[in-house]
Amino acid sequence: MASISISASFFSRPQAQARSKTQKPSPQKNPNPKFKSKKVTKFKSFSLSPPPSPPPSLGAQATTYTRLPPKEDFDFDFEASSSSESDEIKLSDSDIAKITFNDASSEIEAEMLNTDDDDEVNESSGFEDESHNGKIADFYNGDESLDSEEDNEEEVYYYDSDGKLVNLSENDGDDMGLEVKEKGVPAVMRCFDRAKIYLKAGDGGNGVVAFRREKYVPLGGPSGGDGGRGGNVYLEVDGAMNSLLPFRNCVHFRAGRGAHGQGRMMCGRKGEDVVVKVAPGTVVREAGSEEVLLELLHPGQRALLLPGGRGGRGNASFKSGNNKVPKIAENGEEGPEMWLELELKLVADVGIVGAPNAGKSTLLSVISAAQPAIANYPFTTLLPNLGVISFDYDSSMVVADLPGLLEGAHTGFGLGHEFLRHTERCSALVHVVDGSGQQPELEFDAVRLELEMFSPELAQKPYIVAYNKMDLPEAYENWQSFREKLQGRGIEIFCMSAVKQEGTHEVISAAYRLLQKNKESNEGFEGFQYPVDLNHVADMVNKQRSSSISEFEITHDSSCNTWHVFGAGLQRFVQMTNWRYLDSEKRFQHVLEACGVNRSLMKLGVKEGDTVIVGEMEMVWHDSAENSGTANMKKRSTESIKWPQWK
Ligand SMILES: Nc1nc2c(ncn2[C@@H]2O[C@H](COP(=O)(O)OP(=O)(O)OP(=O)(O)O)[C@@H](O)[C@H]2O)c(=O)[nH]1
Ligand SMILES: [Mg+2]
Repeated sequence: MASISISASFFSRPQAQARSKTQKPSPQKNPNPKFKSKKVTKFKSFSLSPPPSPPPSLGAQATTYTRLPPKEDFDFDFEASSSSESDEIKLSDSDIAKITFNDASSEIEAEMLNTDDDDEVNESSGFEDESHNGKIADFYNGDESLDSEEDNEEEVYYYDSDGKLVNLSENDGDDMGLEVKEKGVPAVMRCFDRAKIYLKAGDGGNGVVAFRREKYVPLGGPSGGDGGRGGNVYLEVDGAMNSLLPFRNCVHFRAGRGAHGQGRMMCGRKGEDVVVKVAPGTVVREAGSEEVLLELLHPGQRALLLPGGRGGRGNASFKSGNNKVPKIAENGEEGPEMWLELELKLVADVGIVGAPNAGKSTLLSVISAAQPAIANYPFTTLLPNLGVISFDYDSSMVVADLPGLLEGAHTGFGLGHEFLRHTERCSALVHVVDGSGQQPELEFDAVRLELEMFSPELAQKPYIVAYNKMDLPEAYENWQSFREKLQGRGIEIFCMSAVKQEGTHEVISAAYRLLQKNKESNEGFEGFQYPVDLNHVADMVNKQRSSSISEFEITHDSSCNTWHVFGAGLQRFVQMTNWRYLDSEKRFQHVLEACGVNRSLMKLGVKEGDTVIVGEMEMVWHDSAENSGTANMKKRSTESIKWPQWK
């Protein structure tokens, strides 16, 4: 049995290598899509070989980009790995896996050693791993259930016939050996701003048939109570939420059903309501539809989405002058259900965009009370941060710090669409450029290009450029030429040092002016008005419920002599009819006669023995009352009874 141990290097490009050495090892920053969250946790907890010593000197502390980081940086270089003579491939400085192959039996065993001593790894790698205490470490260690199913899959690697390292768990037998599928960033780096949820309002409780039996009360009469109403489903804006992350684990929401009625005229209890909390700025659509149902912007807003089903009536409700002993009760009405697609769009006036590590979060932190994570590595910001800037008591604006842009973001690579959407709502943009980069102009153009390719509308938003890191000599030197070039293109440009808080006020004042100008020019413009009435979905459901039973359509299937009667009102009527009671059938016949179904069927040529389907009820047509079988579509001896109105 041959067994080899391997380790692999995440970064194959020189730029990436440099970055990996100068920066803290952070599992969530691991850009290799192969190593998903759970695995990384395992990898990092053991070490088979000592980590490489840090590089002698890499100059400036900050890692800067002269252009957008190419997506290859975030791919595993399998060619390089496989061509290596060595049995060992480094996973990263501190993340090493030992994989054992059993050649003889073709069994592949991936041995993920797990030492509990994280500190030992961190010490040996020569880094202080603060990220363990941070937000992202929580994603990894604190709540593993956050990972999607696919993320929880065991990752197994093997060498294919060409000597390439292939992730077995990503290949289902057939395409084994094909190139490993490109994926975006690991699950932890995705924004949780889209969710699909299922909602169901509670069914109504059933009514009951009961009669009052009491000493000294002869002929007490019907006393069956009505069923309780089903619980409603509400959507409510929770100001404390800033993502749709909770919906990752909880997708189904069902309101309680109403309790059944009881004797002594006791009505059933109402079903429990369900309030689904969403983040401010959530746009609600019905699944599969483009039409916006609701836009929930402000904390505290509450929309009644699905009203609970009506409780069925008990026999006390059917008492009338000519039917004093009704032996009939209704079923509770079924609560409506719906799949919804939620999309979170931040409600920000100004968006801060730019390449990773440009200083966007630093800018937000110095101009507002927001405290976004700031660190000297790309993709510190994974979820957009919001900050409120107050100029004086009556003027303020909301600024969003957005995650850094990657090359290919417009095609959805990296965080791509996940966050570019957030900029759609902004009225103006502040484009932060890292002045200490080698070619700030190229970086600027690349980010603009990504924005344009993602959405031309977005690119047309008014923007200003903030040339950052002026405290660094290289930025200071490049400033003049950069300014001239951009001014030559008619772009408004400012320089600042976000860290030293110099020039930031000018930047933000200019953004505010831009915002005001934009607002003025948009005054009078009436764009799409989202429905103000937040309960309009519930109103729609109620309207459908109250549709008349006389509105129906009849289709005929001659191959099997079947007639289908379609109509929302009739369908609801059938669903609420409790067929256990004989009177229910009589009432049903009466309703079919009264609403004209029988007449229409006869007109269309229904014949003895034909099948008639109304809602979920299937019946056989009999031409005369004498021939009546299980169901007769014609009136029988029920003329004398006056049924209470259907509602
Ligand atoms: N010298 C200097 N460093 C700065 C300045 N502004 C930001 N930095 C540093 O640049 C690094 C990145 O800053 P962030 O604010 O996290 O950058 P970001 O654009 O939000 O990065 P991502 O969220 O990863 O896209 C940090 O180490 C900051 O301290 C500045 O004006 N001067
Ligand atoms: Mg940031």
